[in-house]
Amino acid sequence: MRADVDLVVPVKTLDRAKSRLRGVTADRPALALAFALDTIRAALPVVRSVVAITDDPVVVAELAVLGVETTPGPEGLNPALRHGAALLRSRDPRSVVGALQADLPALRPEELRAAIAAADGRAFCPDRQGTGTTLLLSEPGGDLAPEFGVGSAAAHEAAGARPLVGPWPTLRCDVDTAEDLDVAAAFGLGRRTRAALAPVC
Ligand SMILES: Nc1nc2c(ncn2[C@@H]2O[C@H](COP(=O)(O)OP(=O)(O)OP(=O)(O)O)[C@@H](O)[C@H]2O)c(=O)[nH]1
Ligand SMILES: C=C(OP(=O)(O)O)C(=O)O
Repeated sequence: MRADVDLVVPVKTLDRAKSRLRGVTADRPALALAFALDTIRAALPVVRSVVAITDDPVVVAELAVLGVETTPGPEGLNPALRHGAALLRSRDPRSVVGALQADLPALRPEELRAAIAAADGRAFCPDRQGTGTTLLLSEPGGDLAPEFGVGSAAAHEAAGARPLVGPWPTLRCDVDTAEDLDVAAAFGLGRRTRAALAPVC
């Protein structure tokens, strides 16, 4: 894929985020924040720009330290993504606009780079179970048209996006459950996630 890639990353308000990880840690909002920071840090060297859609002031402040743009968005994942995609499209009519989930704490930049390079037009990366979506890419100049949610892999494929399946397991490893976290840990978690999980001494 040759066009510049600009990414929208949705980050839910931390005290409501990652509800399925209740019990994994005493500070779930801190873990959700760490996931987002590790995901975005891995994406930054790969793409031209990242804009995070979030209403959370802690996320805004932490991303400002990394030099990452944030903007508030409407309630709900797909509305937030459409809002961010419209912003990016207004800046460049020919770019590839992508949506990257913010819960990929083992993501390696080289794997994201390889998946993006393999895309030829509208494409998506299924999660490791094959049912969800971790990355959605528009065709150059095209609409993002996100259909995230239960069964999003099938929805994106039915809407004409091609599945990106290749040697990028960390891109497929979104973390929704304690079991997902174990799988991500085996790949190697990002620094902020390791710190969030470490017991305080
Ligand atoms: N900006 C924004 N992001 C969202 C919203 N809902 C989900 N997200 C983000 O979308 C991505 C995928 O969401 P999920 O994997 O369902 O994460 P979650 O909603 O925090 O987790 P659960 O509470 O367990 O469903 C994550 O990056 C979330 O932060 C929303 O309403 N607004
Ligand atoms: C919203 C999605 O993710 P999750 O299953 O992680 O909530 C999705 O895969 O479309």
